[in-house]
Amino acid sequence: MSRTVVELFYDVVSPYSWLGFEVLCRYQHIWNIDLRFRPAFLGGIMQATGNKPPAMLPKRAEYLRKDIKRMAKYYQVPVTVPEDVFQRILGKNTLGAMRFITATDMTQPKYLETLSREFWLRFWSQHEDVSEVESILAVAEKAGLSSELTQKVLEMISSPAVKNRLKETTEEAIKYGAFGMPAVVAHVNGKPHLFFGSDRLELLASIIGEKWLGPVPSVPNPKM
Ligand SMILES: N[C@@H](CCC(=O)N[C@@H](CS)C(=O)NCC(=O)O)C(=O)O
Repeated sequence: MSRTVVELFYDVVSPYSWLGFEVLCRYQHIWNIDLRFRPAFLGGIMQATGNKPPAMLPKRAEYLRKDIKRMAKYYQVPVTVPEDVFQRILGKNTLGAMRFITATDMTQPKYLETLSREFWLRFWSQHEDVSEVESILAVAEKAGLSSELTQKVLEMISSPAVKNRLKETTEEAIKYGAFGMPAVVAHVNGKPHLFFGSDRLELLASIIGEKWLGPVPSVPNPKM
């Protein structure tokens, strides 16, 4: 049976995208899916759809802090939430990081998974900057990119090819109906199905005819 294509549109500014990313990374070895990472720009999606970061509503910000903390524990992803988290995020821009990830995808896609995870670890676990060049270099090194590759990718990030690719991916997510992230698109019988949120993967499983084994599935033992 051919594998179901599942696209994950994400931005490393989004903690919920990290949760969804890790769960799908686990399931890509269990479900009959072809998981495709689609680095995109959340700021562009917000702007195009007229949406706003949910934490701009103070009561929701208060809730989100607790929600992310509980989800991190339940999903076993080391997202941690500092007190000033949303002021910090609202003033930060991940465009450079997302261009770096995009350029890596265009050059050496095998690093995409590790590189994205390292950006999230730095931003959402260690609460360190990801917008300065030195920060991006530190992340690239952690992800195992050679200094030659890092240099090459850095030189690419201001090129029209990379800017356009990130823009096109963002537009594609919007075309599927995305208004936030993570945006997960499953292609079933030639039809795209959009899911919003790391908390909709159980529903995704049901639509693609796979079994949901919770956010931390153990790989089934083939001998049993
Ligand atoms: N319930 C969702 C929440 C996802 C979420 O709030 N994502 C943020 C970015 S981190 C977003 O894009 N929100 C847009 C919105 O809520 O309209 C989940 O568990 O993943």
